Amino acid sequence: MAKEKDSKNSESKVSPPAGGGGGGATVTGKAFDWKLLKRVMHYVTPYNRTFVIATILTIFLAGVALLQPILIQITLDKYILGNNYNGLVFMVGLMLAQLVVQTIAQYYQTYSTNALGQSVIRDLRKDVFNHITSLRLRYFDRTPIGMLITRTVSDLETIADIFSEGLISIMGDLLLVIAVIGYMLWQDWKLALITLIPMPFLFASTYVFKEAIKSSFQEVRTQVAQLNTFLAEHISGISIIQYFAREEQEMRKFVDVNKKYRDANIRSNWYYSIFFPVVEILFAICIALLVWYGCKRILNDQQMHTLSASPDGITPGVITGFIVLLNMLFRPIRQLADKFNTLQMGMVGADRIFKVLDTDDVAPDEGKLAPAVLQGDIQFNNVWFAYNDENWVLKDISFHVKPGETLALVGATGAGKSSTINILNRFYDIGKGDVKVDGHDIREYSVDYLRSKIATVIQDVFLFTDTIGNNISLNRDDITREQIIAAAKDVGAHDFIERLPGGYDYNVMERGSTLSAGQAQLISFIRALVYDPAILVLDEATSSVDTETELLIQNAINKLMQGRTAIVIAHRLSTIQNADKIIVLDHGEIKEMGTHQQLLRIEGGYYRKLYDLQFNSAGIAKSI
Ligand SMILES: Nc1ncnc2c1ncn2[C@@H]1O[C@H](COP(=O)(O)OP(=O)(O)OP(=O)(O)O)[C@@H](O)[C@H]1O
Repeated sequence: MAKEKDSKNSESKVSPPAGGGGGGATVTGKAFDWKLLKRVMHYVTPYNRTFVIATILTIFLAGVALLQPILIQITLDKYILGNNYNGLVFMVGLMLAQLVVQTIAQYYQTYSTNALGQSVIRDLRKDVFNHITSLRLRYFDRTPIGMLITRTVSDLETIADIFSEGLISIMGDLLLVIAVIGYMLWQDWKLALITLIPMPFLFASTYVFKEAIKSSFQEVRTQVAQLNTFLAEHISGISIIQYFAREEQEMRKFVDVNKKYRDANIRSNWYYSIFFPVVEILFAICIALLVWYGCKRILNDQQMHTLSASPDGITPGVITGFIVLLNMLFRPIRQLADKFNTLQMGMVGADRIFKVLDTDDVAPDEGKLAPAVLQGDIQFNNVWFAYNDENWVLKDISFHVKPGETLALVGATGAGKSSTINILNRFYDIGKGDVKVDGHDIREYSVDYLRSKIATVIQDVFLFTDTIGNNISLNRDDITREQIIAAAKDVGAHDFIERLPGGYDYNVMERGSTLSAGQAQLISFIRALVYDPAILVLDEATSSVDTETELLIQNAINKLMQGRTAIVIAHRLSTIQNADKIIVLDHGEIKEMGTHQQLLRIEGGYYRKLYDLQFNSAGIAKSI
């Protein structure tokens, strides 16, 4: 019975870690990295009570389990062989009580270890998310999003397993193994030693199995990651596959990825299909040794004494008790390999999570300046900027935009236009020179303050899966629905929003896929307007929209710029013509600066060429 239950348990463990979500945890490294464990345990502190209860229950369970063979042995020797019916009924009652207590304790132990693991990873996940959102953009330039999602979901799950299936469980299993062996030796050390002759082989094969399954788990996780990545990419890019009728070719690739995943799983299960029979054989040998030696001793005893006259000798009850004890011994040992791997994977997961938490790529925010009013005077003085080392992307840039003025940045792709606006926001810090707002270096301002005064509207509008209202206010409580409606009316988007089912409560689907590009643009303008910034940074969209929307967008931009300092990466002729100053950037350098008319007059100049290249007579921007 115990064995049956055991093999079921093991079966559930056979299945290698599924899911994984890309870049699963590798199972290299030490199972016991005390420093790491100490750090994980720090997160247990708020749940010390649960941890203590789970530990006590685990020790208690090992003790209660040991009662079973003792009770069986007494029942057999004293009451069955002693022909005592009342005593037998009493013992059966005791055994039932033991089972009930064990079941209840098991329930609470499983519940508390799982609750503990989940609580720990909830707190860790909160810290990881909080930390990720404070990291600088340059961290995300180098880190794939899928990797960060894996960290916050599947790597964290492996940490929960440290508690539910690893640490406490291993402790319980080891305790049980020690208690069982100890009890067997205490009962009859000779019988115990002979019965346990195969144990070294069991430990050795468990070790070999643990090592083999470790690498196969790793392979399975790698293949899960490949499968997830393939699926995620192909589902997001489904339109490209269909536009170009690549379904069949992609299917062939999928068959290959799918096959690799299947093969990896079969390989890992293959180890189990070898290991389990080996354990069964060793178990059978133990039983055989027990029966052979035990019965031999009983027969010898019988020749010398009667059974009752040899109370210290081996009895049928001892042999039956030993069979139950052997079962109790083999069950945890069989699972130990899995549990060590679970623990090891949890440790690797923890290591990866702490590496993210230890990333100190956060924008330094020593500035305290936060004046009530910001005029919006912007000065770049001999600014040099590089994303990496000294590969200068901006070279010696100087300009001055007075409050309320509009600066248009133009230039070919890669000229450094976006980089210019990114350093104003302090998404990246400059290498040389200084950037001043209202006469103060931008580093003197608190980052939050600075960003709250600069509204940035980028080309690639990002909308969250939320209502239109929340997408505009970004859940800022102090922005009322009235303000949102007023801003929407200002930019001329109120009517179209009202026409949506639910109006401002219309739920935008993933990344705004249910809205047109023009509508999404208008929403991002309202977002900027309700934040009432002193400075507007705008990367004009190059995507073409219908004439009516174009007009709406143009009016919205004019409205946004009113009374504000604006830096615009300009693609629209109207924006450029009305700008107070135009800067032509080329390979990170200012080539020309002036008004539209001034720059047009430079014969053979960059602006003149760009103008001729980019704009047709209708004055609508063409993408570069
Ligand atoms: N995050 C980044 N990490 C490293 N290099 C970058 C990064 N972003 C841009 N660059 C490089 O900096 C240079 C300037 O890029 P930037 O995006 O500022 O140009 P741009 O004028 O805005 O171009 P576009 O009109 O295509 O948006 C380019 O050579 C680009 O490859």
